[in-house]
Formats: sequence, C-alpha cells, structure tokens
Amino acid sequence: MKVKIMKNNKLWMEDNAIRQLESIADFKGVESIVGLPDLHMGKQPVGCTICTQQFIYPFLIGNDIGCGVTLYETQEKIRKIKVERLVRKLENTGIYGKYSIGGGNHFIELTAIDKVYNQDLANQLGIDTKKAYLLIHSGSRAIGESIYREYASLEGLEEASERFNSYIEEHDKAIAYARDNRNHLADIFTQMANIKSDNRIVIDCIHNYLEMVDGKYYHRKGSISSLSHTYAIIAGTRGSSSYIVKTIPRNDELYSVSHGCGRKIMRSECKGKLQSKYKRDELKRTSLGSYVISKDKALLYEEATEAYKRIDDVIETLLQYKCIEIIATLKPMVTYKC
Ligand SMILES: Nc1nc2c(ncn2[C@@H]2O[C@H](COP(=O)(O)O)[C@@H](O)[C@H]2O)c(=O)[nH]1
Ligand SMILES: [Mn+2]
Repeated sequence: MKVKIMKNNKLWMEDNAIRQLESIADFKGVESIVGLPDLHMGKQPVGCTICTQQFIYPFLIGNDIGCGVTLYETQEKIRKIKVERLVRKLENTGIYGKYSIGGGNHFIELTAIDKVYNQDLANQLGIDTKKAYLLIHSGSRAIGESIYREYASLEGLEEASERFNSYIEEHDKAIAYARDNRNHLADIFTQMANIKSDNRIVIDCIHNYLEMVDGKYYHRKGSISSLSHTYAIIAGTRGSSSYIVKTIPRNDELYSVSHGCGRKIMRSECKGKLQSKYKRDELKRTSLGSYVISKDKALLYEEATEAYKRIDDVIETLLQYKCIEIIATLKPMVTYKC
C-alpha cells in the first residue's frame, strides 16, 4: 500500500488530512507515503513523509524550509531562577531585526527536565536535571518564504534539471540560515533574560526539508528523520510535556518520527471554541503553572494546549510502532513568543 497512516485507538486523526495525503499518492514519482501520528491538514499535509524517485515537489516541504527544534543547556540552576520576576522583565521585550522567532507556533521556551526515563541515554546527552534548558522552535523566516513563492507550483522538478539543482542549492542555504537563526535566538534570549549560558546544543533536529538517501527523495513536512537524527525532540505544547527521545530507524515508517503533537482545532476556530471556557488572560498561565508571554493576543487562543492533539497519544503511537525510545520529558516554565 502506498499510503500508510500511523494510528492508535486513542489518537485523534482527521479524515480530511488522510484524504489530503492520499491525493498526493498519484503524483509522478511518488513511491510511498507515511502519515505520522501528528498528521493534520495545512496548505500541504503536516506530519508526514513522502518518498519519491526522479521528481521532487518543493510545495510539499512548504515555506518554512529548515524549521526545527533545538534544545540548549544553560548553566543556570533551576532553583536560582525567580520565574515571576523573569516574566515581568521579559514582558517588556521583543526580538526584532536580522534574527527573529517568527509568528504562529514558533517559540522560545525556558524549560526543565521533568522525568528521566532512561538514565544511560540521558547521561550520554549530558543531561543535568538541576539545570534550566531552552527549547527553540524557529525556521528560515523570509528566506524560506521567498524560495517557496518561487517554486510552489504543483509541478514536480525532474532530477538533475536546472530548476531541481537551483532549488536544492536554495533549500540547503535556508536550512543553514534556520539553524543559525535558532543559535542566535538562544544567545539573544539568554542575554536578555540574564541567564548564565554558553548555550550548549544538546539536540538540534529539523522537520521541514528534503532528505536524499540512496537515490530517493524523502519530503519531510513536520517529520524528523531517524537516519539523520539519533536523538530528537518531540514538541508538546505550551501546557504539556515535550519529549526527548532516541529514534529507531524503520524502513516501514520511512525512517520518520513525529515533530510535535499536531494541530487539532483550526486557528480560525480556536477563539470561538475556547473563549467560553477561558478568558484571554487566563491563557497566560497553563495548567502546569508555566507562563506564556505573547504580544499577539490572538495567539493565546490559537496556540492554547487544547488546539493540539494530546502529546501522550502521539508518543504512545510512536512507541507502538517501535519508532522511538523515551529518554526524558521537559516541562515548560516560560514560553516566549515576542
Ligand atoms: N513546547 C512547545 N511546543 C509547542 C508550542 N506550540 C506548538 N508546539 C508544538 O510544536 C509543533 C511544531 O509545529 P509546526 O508544524 O509548526 O512545526 C506543534 O505540532 C506542537 O506540538 C509551545 O508553545 N511549546
Ligand atoms: Mn516547525
């Protein structure tokens, strides 16, 4: 079967997203497709891997080429951080200019190791439960957007053609820019927050890109490659755990692992569905006690925890398919989106 959907009874999965993925199966060169547990609808399906031969489809990668999540270790002890004072300080700040977080669900999160499940693997990563960590989700910003505009037609690009070669060149630059952007954001944020840190990278994993392996093209949109990433971060939400995992490469799942929990409620519907339950300001604190700092007030509803699938269902599904081993969980302290 060309399209495989990773499912589990408890996991919420949208039929329209499955149909959107199936509609790609007949494109020239498409060999196989995997819908990951965080699959959801977008301009193109998100949470999937599409494997092709001979042709590539830039629009399947989308505009945020190189988007990823990086985990940095700070040198600040959790117990020394006065969270409320820090939040008050950060509320009057913003990151503008050459390096920026980006809108939507991009974020910088000050976070703590909550529970270690595999101490040996945690030691290999040098994880110290006393220290504060930073989780940064950001991408290639305007660079990715301009590449997307140039190549977004539904037409595939044939291997070795001039357009194919120039897309790959631009795509690789966007990945490098996105990585650099995350690293600069880590420096800017720790200085702004006055957090001691040399920002050691613990894990850096990207989820929107084209991976070439053995003459095949793996279009990854919200999909982490277990071939390139031995360790990965599966992002939760501002109000739920994110997971540090070891990936297990599996051909049947196109060597893929989910990048997050995936959207459940469309942005445009969030306010209508959630405002009878929460006043806007109540969404600045989460049920975990963490804080959200966002100048964009609409994002408080659009990015609420309930706008997403349950991370534990996504993780359970990945475990069931033997694609990951859990190392530890992260618990957000402050989610910053300015
Ligand atoms: N730890 C946090 N994770 C979050 C937050 N907002 C969203 N998310 C997760 O990130 C992925 C990334 O989605 P993408 O398709 O835009 O790359 C998403 O699926 C959520 O699981 C947050 O504030 N904190
Ligand atoms: Mn992303």
